Amino acid sequence: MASSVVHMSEKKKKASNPAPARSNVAVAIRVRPTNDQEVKDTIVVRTDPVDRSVHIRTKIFNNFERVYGPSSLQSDIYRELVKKQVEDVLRGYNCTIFAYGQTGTGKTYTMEGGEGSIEGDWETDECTGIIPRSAQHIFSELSARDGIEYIVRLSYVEIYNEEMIDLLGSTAVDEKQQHIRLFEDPAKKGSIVISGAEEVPVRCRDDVYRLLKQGTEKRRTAETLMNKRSSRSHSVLTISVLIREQLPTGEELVKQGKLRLVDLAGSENIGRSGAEGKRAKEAGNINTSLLALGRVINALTTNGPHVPYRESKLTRLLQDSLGGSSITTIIATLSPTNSNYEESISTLEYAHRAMNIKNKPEVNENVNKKDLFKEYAGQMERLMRELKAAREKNGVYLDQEQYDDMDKKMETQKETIASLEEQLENTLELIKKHMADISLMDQYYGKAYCRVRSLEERLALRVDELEETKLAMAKEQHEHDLTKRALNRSRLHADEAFSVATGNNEIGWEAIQELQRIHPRVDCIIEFANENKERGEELARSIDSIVPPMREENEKRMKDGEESVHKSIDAVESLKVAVSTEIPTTRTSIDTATESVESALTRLDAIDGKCEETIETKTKELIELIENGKASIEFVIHSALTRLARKSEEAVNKVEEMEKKNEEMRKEMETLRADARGAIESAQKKRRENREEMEMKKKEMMEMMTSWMESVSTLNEKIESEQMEKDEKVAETLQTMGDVEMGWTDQTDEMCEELKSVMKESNEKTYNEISSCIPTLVGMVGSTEEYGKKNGESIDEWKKERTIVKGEMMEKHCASLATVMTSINNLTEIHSKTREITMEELEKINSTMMKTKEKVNEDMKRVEKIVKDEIEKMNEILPKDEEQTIRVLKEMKSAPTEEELYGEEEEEERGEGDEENGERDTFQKKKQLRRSRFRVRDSILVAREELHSPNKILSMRQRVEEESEDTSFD
Ligand SMILES: Nc1ncnc2c1ncn2[C@@H]1O[C@H](COP(=O)(O)OP(=O)(O)OP(=O)(O)O)[C@@H](O)[C@H]1O
Repeated sequence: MASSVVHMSEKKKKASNPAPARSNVAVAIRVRPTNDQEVKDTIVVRTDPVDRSVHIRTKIFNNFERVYGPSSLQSDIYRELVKKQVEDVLRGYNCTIFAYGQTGTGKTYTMEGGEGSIEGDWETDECTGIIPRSAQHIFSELSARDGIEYIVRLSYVEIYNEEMIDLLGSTAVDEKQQHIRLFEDPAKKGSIVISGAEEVPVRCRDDVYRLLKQGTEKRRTAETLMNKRSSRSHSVLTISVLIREQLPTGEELVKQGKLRLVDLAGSENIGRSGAEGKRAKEAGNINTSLLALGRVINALTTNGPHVPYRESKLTRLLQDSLGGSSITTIIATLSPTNSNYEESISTLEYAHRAMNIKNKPEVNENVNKKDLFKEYAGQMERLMRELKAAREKNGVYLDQEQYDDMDKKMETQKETIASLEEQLENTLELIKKHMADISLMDQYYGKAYCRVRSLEERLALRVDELEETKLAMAKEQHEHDLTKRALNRSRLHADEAFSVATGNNEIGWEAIQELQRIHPRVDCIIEFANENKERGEELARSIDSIVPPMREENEKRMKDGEESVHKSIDAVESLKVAVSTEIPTTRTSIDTATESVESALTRLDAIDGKCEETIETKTKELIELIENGKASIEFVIHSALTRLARKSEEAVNKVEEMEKKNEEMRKEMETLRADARGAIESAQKKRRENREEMEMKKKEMMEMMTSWMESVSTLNEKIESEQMEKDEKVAETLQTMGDVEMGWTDQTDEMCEELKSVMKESNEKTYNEISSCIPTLVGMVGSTEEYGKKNGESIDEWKKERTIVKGEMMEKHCASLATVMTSINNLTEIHSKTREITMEELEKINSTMMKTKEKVNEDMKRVEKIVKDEIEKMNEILPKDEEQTIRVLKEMKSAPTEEELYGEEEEEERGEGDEENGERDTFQKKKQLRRSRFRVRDSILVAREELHSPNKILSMRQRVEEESEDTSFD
């Protein structure tokens, strides 16, 4: 195998090839297996290789070129996705394969392979990735072909923080010096050339591996939370293959293909990847370029008017691969787990959109010697024509087409310059306006800031005051609670004293009621005695009414029957005798009974009268005393309670007043706070908006400036390259003319020189036009700086003002602090005064209570004494009465019983006609009399017993004493 550098020009010819067919970008999905961190996570991604779809939770993405699950093999991916493209490269196509996906999903694994794997065989080794495999594949293919000459070159660059760095450049050289540029291949529109990166010729796969290793070591990686060795840059490895082969016709065919293998940095969520500081900036840049890539894909798939390739280095580099003449394959990598769901969805959406990008693959033209000579001859002919025309017209000949072209170009350039100038003016105007706005807003902001500061300070003051007032309130509340408790206690004592007095009253009432209960019994006794008396009188009257008719009847009988009279005279006489003896006895006994009853009654009356009198007077006295005591206690309690209620009301009122004040203060504070918050928020919002607007304007400006600069540099480049081309052409023509016709005249040289100078002139003119724009640009930059300076000055002024306002605020703050202190002192004074008054009142109440207690004690003693005296008096009276009563009762008892009095007579008289009824009546009356006697005796005994029991009064006194002891204050 022999490889040699091809020394021929690589000009290409389009006209000979048919229009290329459009083909979509091929998109494949690869899901990696779960890693150690995801063991417990749920698998949510499922692949269906037959259906070429990916199922993620409930969503389905389909129609992908290929779909690979976690168990997919590196060799399968290479065979199905890359092999054909490598073959296309060898046919002269440009092919791009890039891996896109969330960080840690296997992009590097897919592109480069597992660690230490690149040595294996590309068809069988399982770990080897796409890059080493394709290198090996290319060399094995090339070495297998006969009759060809080829050269393989390798370039390896990385895009890190929007800078391009050559990974194959010498490490001794400073990285900054290695920065390389991208520009469009003037020979092939849309094709981007990397300038400044080393293109190292490689002879075998081992060379590739060595360089790959060297580049990979240089590439920036870092540990993130999601990948221990995360790529922090996009890497682009370009393998260019140039093949020269001899056709059977004897013609020489030159083919040039490029394989671009791109390993993108991971699309990542900065928060989740744990990126901080430098890493966050890296992540920001990575995401910026990926976003730009997204925008390019969007514009390509929605037929947008402008495809923003220039937004980032990555998109500029991939310009030819996305929507250009390359054959492109995207491998989107995914994690299978639930925790990466959002990122997986985003990757799938990205991939799905990218599927619709249409490319126009173009083979880099095969060039043979014949065509080349034809081209040269054409060119020579044209130059000769130009020369001839120049000689004839004494000037430079340009054919109409060229002239029109140049004119058009000039026009467009002029237009571009005019529009750029206009844009610049507009931008300057805008900047001025914005600077004015900014300064105005700064003023507002300064004021708002001052106000916010003052409000904040006032708020802080109010908060302090509130805290202090709260403390004072708490103390007051505590005092108030203590007073309230003391008042409640005294109220309780007063209530107890009142209830004791009420109890005493009740006891007095009970005694009165007891006495009143005795009264009816005594009345009963009197009634019975009266009844007895009446019955005795009735008996006497009935005897009087019975005896005369009997006498009359006897006399009548004596008169009517002398015989029977005489017979009965003895009996009558004896009866008369008997009757006359019996009647007086009965009468005496009745009289005696009546007398004794009467005397008992009189005595009872006397006792009763006395009792009643004494009870009445004593009860009256007692009631009076109790009433007096009760009234005085009630009065004292009432007055104490009223005073206490008044004081507590006053205290409550004061507390309420303070609470009201506090509430008002609190409300004021709330409003102030809300005002302050609102002001702060609006100020912050304004500030944010200003800043954002500023940023946007700045960005816009910068972008405009950059695009302006870029267009200027492109213009420059274009003009330069055109000039170069023309120079080259002129030189070549001269050379060819020298070769062909040997000895051209000096005139021709002069003409050539003239041509050169004309071209130079036009070039200079264009240069001048461009450089005339530069002062405006410099002025713009200067004015921006000036505005910046002014802004700085106004900020300084504002700072000074802020310091002054701050001083004023401090003074105000001190003044309000002093006011608060005075109000606190006043409050403390009021509080101590209230406390003194309350204490005085309490002392007064205490002494009144003591006096009341003493008075109650005295009253109780007096009552007790009176009751005792009464008991003694009663005791004195009662034994006598009792004796008399017992005697009367004994007399009553000793009075003849029913049987004693009427037992015999009953037998005799019951059978005797008219007398029978009268005797029965007498018997009944006697019975009633006896019963009433017993009742009188019982009630007298009960009354005596009750009058003899002083325990109730004693217990009453004891209770009063005990309760009055409790009423004393602590
Ligand atoms: N298909 C796979 N089979 C086995 N292991 C894999 C597979 N894909 C990825 N891995 C492993 O997962 C880890 C992360 O992969 P890799 O570094 O390729 O991710 P990445 O997408 O390049 O991440 P970053 O964007 O952060 O550079 C590596 O240890 C790699 O070996």
